[in-house]
Amino acid sequence: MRKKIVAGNWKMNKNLLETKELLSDIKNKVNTSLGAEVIVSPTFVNLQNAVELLQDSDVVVAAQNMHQAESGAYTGEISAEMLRNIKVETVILGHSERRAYFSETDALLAEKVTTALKHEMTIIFCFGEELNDRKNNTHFSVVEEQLKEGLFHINKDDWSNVVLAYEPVWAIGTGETASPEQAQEMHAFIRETIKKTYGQEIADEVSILYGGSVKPNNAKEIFAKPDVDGGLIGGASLDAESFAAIAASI
Ligand SMILES: O=C[C@H](O)COP(=O)(O)O
Repeated sequence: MRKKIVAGNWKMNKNLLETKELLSDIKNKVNTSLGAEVIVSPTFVNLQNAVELLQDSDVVVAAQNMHQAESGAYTGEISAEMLRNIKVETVILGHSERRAYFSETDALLAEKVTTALKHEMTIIFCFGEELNDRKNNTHFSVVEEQLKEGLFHINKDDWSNVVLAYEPVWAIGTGETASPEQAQEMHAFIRETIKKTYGQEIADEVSILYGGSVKPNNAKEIFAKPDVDGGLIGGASLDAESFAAIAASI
């Protein structure tokens, strides 16, 4: 079901004490009754603490990644079953930092998507073009390929467990945001691409988040666009007041 979502991707930030402090601040400051689902995504080692600290709140806890295999000799990795076991039922897949620094390909992401769905997890599937793609005017085809290769093997029914996050790489952590018009243009294209393969209803029902330097001073304008259903927030999600202000902009 299409819904408004504000998700914080904490990346490799916040130790245990800082995680507890930030979660407590978020519980106090972020209003979860304003119409947006609120998601936080601390590091793996702090997920269980986050689940426990947030058990009496509506804030959802997500993992930032998972391995595609069920279990086995994959030193340093975390499985879907392990996440489910600690009551983490949402996972971010395909973030551009995973693609760039950990060589995650569309084919690998397709496997992760399959495994996550098998474990009935909700996926926040990230994708987006690089600056050169936009300069060369290939951003639409790049985004289309990422979507099709990583995600379009799923069934119609699976879409109820998928949230999309369009994150132009050139806007991540740079302070440079896609204009609301650029975000809307791409989100509409994404919906149209989904419609061509899966039909109007699924295209209309999927939530599409925008990510890339969303801050309290620009969130409202971006979220006001009809095909933007919220945001995946990096830097600004590490401060409860900023995150609360962004959540209130929905
Ligand atoms: O996952 C979040 C995105 O990478 C956006 O990060 P940012 O808000 O720091 O630009």
